Amino acid sequence: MDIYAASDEVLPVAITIAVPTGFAIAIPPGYEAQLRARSGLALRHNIVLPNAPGTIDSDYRGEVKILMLNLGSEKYHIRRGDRIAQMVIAPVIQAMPTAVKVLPTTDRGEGGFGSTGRQ
Ligand SMILES: O=c1ccn([C@H]2C[C@H](O)[C@@H](COP(=O)(O)OP(=O)(O)OP(=O)(O)O)O2)c(=O)[nH]1
Repeated sequence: MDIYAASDEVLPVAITIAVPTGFAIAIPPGYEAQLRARSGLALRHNIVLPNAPGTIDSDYRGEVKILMLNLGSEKYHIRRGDRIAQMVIAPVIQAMPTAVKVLPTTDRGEGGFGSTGRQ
């Protein structure tokens, strides 16, 4: 769902600003809200959410704020009512890791960071 700015804000270059949204939310236990950037802001204005996806915990009762970072070369003006992010409600799996001495083997093994698909 779309998230809107609750006030006018200026995003200086290369500084993260917490932009107010004017709302709080009570998310049921076992779920969280994830805040994501808008592709249009990223593509046209180099505005990103540095912590994306921002997490709204189910026990959080404060105002939801959108952390926004201007990676462009000029300050960017947000107007009250602008769509600045999008929010998704997602289930949270409570995992309980078990310590082992050896992991099960796989074809990949310890390869990562671009190790697959090479000619
Ligand atoms: O983009 C964000 C990220 C977080 N929050 C709020 C809701 C969230 O539940 C709370 C804490 O966020 P997070 O767990 O990511 O922060 P932390 O740095 O781990 O701090 P804390 O110790 O408060 O959990 O701050 C926002 O409003 N916007």
